[in-house]
Amino acid sequence: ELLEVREALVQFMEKLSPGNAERDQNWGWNTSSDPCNGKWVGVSCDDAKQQFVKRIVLEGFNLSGVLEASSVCIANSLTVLSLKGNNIAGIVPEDISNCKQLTHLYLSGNRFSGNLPDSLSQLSNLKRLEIANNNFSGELPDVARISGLITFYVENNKLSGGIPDFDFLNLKDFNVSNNNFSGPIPDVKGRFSADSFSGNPGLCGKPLSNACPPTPPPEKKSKDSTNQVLLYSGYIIIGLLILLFIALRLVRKKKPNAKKTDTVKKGVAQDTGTNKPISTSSGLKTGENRSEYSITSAEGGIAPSSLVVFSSPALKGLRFEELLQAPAELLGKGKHGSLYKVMLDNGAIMAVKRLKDWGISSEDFKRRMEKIDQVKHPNVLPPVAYYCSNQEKLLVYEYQPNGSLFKLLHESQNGQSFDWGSRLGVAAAIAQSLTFMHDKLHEDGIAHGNLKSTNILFNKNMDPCVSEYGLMEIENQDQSFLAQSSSFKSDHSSGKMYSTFKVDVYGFGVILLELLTGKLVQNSGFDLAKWVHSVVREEWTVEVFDRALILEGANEERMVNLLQVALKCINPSPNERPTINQIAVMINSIKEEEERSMDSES
Ligand SMILES: Nc1ncnc2c1ncn2[C@@H]1O[C@H](COP(=O)(O)OP(=O)(O)OP(=O)(O)O)[C@@H](O)[C@H]1O
Repeated sequence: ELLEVREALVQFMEKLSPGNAERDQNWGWNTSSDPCNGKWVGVSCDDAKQQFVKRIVLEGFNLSGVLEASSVCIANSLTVLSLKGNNIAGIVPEDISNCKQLTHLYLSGNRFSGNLPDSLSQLSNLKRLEIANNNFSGELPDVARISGLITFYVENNKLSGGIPDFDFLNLKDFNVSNNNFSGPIPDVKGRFSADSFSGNPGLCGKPLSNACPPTPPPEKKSKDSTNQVLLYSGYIIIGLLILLFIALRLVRKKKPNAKKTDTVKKGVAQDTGTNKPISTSSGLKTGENRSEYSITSAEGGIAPSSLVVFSSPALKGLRFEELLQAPAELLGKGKHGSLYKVMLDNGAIMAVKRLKDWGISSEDFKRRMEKIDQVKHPNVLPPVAYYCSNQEKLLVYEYQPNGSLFKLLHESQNGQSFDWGSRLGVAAAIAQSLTFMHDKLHEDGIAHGNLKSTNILFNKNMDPCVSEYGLMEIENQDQSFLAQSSSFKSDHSSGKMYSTFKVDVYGFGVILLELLTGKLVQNSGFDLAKWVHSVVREEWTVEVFDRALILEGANEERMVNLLQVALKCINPSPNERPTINQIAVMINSIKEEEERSMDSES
């Protein structure tokens, strides 16, 4: 390190532990030696060149001075500062924000007091903040804006004010108990229990047992009259809404009839129907729609024409118009279109994807669908029907009631357990099914194209199924991770096809990261792949894993092995990524090892 840094660190230590003779003799902190020579107690440096101070860990050293942030932050590569279990008093100075690279700040178990500095929220790389068991008071700075935060331990202080609306889905450890916090607790998404909040008399709402008062208490003097004003204005608003609703219905009823007859003609004229037409437009009811919430009414005018039904007993004899008019519920509006849950007359429930902006010709689309229909794997959800005209492309799948992998990982209530063995099983099953699909559809160049955890659905046996296979040609999808690769663009014929499959490999790698970390992929500027890279580079590898997996005692070596596979998949250069086949082999061997160790244990 530079002399300037050495001097600053020595100064920091002098303030932390003033006039300590033992320190001067034995701790090695002096300007005449380099902090990276291994002799400075508690200091470690970058692994590559041993040039820059990365970590200062002085836990339980009975340090009784103060924290001089302005000097320690001169070591501007510092990522870890741990001063746990000492006797340090005074405040945490605003200058702490100069430690820009800080990922871990551990100050628990000292005598710190005063307000937390506002500048704390500028430590945007912070992952773990532990300042429990001190005398901190005042309100929290805007720490909720630190998007990569995993740990927030501030229990046993005198902090007050409200609890900020953290990104609770990404936090793994959270404790604000035994402070003076007050007001309603934000939605913790079922991630944390009452223990994390207890001992704050002013807090209310879930997960604590005391509910918050229903409305903010009105001013005392005019309590009754304000209540009445509120009540009457409520009646007036409801009345107005009802009137508006009736007016809208009247207007709507008139429109569809005129529009329908118009589109029927167009549809018949345009659709030459090389495939088996299920019905012609003659069956169309020109009367009222059966449901106000059909696909048609949800998004307006689709030209009725032929619907191609693959082998599905549930859909036998279904006409396109019936599909359009059945009660439908909008499940999601993705980048590539909208998805509806549709309840048919015969009781079957379908998921209908209405594709958006896909510049593929009708012939190509049909050919593609026929090809996909010919390849069947138990872990790939087959389309059961499709509709295609020049204006519209619809795909019909059976509705899967058990939710997606995304839901299971990020939205499951009360920590529904998803253990390591099951995660490994899901990873292996998906890799296996993709290997099969890639192999069978390689010649046609049809990859999945949009692989992500919302497209992995659990069927009624809770087996994972890849859905929406082949719905996206690569050109049409988000190219952010393709852009990095020049080879993708330059090599146009076979190279393009090759890369198309490598895009699935990338998507699969991100799914592996989600399984391992339990974190969201993209979350207000937070990028999972980038984050994992940064943590792994810092050799804090264990920190990336989902805490539920660590608590469960999942085998660390095998988790690291799976992480290595994931990192291979998300290599920025498509050519460096393994094929899905190679990945399936790697995952299977991890899974077999896991099973062997389970067997020997039992
Ligand atoms: N066949 C199905 N059965 C049940 N749920 C489904 C089915 N297909 C998709 N879903 C769920 O419906 C929601 C919306 O799906 P949609 O495909 O519109 O979203 P997306 O995958 O995030 O977006 P996109 O595929 O357009 O990028 C997702 O949560 C998805 O998991």
